[in-house]
Amino acid sequence: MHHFQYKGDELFAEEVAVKDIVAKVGSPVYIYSQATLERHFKAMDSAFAATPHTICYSVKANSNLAVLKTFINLGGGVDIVSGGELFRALQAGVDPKKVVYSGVGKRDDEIAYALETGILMFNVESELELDRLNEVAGRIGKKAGIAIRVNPDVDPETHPYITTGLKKAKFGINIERALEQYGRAKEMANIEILGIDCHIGSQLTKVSPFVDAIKKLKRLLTGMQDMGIQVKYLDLGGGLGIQYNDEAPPLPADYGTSILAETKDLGLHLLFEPGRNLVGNAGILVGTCLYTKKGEEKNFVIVDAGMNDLARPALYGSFHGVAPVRKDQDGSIVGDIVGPICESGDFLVKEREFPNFKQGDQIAFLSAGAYGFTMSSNYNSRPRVAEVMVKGDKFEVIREREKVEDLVRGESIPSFL
Ligand SMILES: Cc1ncc(COP(=O)(O)O)c(C=O)c1O
Ligand SMILES: N[C@@H](CCCC[NH3+])C(=O)O
Repeated sequence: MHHFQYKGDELFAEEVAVKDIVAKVGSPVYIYSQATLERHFKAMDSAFAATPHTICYSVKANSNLAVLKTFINLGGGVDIVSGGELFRALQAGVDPKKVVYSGVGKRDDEIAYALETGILMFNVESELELDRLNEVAGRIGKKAGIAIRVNPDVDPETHPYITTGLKKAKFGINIERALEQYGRAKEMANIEILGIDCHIGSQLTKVSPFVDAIKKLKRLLTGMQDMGIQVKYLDLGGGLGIQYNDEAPPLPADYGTSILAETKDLGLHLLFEPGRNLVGNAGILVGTCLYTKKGEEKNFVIVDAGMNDLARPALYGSFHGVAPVRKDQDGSIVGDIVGPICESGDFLVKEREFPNFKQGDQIAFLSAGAYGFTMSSNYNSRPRVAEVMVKGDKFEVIREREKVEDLVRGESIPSFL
């Protein structure tokens, strides 16, 4: 929790009482702590202080401009997966030379936009993508800097939906095929080979899969050197996990030590693409209890936040801690905390013990800073909620709550109806 702590019975975000934010901005609301964002970035950055490196924050985890700006101010770059994310990062003032572009489905227009912008490199995920890059770059008279995203076939031992570095995954190019693709890239007129990249999965709670992947990449590097291909960058992706419940992921410093031990003699500039590790525990989602209900077999607490606001429990069965904004409940109950959405999968908490919440109680769902707002939707025609940044004793709305009118913006009823 750290910057989300109780003072007496009241939950605070840094120096601001959470209830004061809700009173001003409404419920539900995402609340982020600037101090936590900065602490997490600095922990990751200093873990690699001994070697040239850039922390390219993975925008998908939380793409609010204020979050991006926080990391950019600390010297960070970004990892993007779409033209939209590039636009956001540029709005926030990123140095294009600190942008890496991952993703299996880059479109021509997105490639052209990134080339015009002058990003550092594309992490190439397939043979055909390499051809597209060469072609689009030639058409607009630019050179595309690339790394091949290598799939090292390492099991990150995490949730199957967020495992990316196994042979069966759609991501990257299998390590046995990588040399062949580097060979093709070397012959392409509009491609400049800059690096090697891999990202094996998300929410890793051990260092060993990262180390196993690096060992495989080092063998590939040797093969590339034999072909006369030198690179400058080694992009090791993101994936370092956080504590949601009882996980004990390595600290950034330990992750750094293990990685530096493997990479220190390579003479390469390291790139990292952390997402969750920087923002996950820097944010909470606060909702309000609308109703309590005793089902036939279960207790339900029905809140005004649902799977459209925080999709992770519904999508992955993932755990988010629960904390009353004011601790004045009598005892605890076992049950589900559910949202208003018309889906049985719409739960934020499933079969757990939590305080005996009553109507009107505000409830914080913890560790919601990563893949929270960014995965939210308008399902059930629910406007997306506001986001707030806290810094010391100040807070500001960094994204306004959508209005119902926003929900139909751009829609029209055709004249033939
Ligand atoms: C290519 C790439 N880089 C970085 C990340 C960020 O991952 P994480 O939030 O686990 O650090 C992801 C998501 O897993 C990704 O797909
Ligand atoms: N959305 C996932 C992480 C996806 C990682 C994306 N590469 C989560 O909420 O845990």
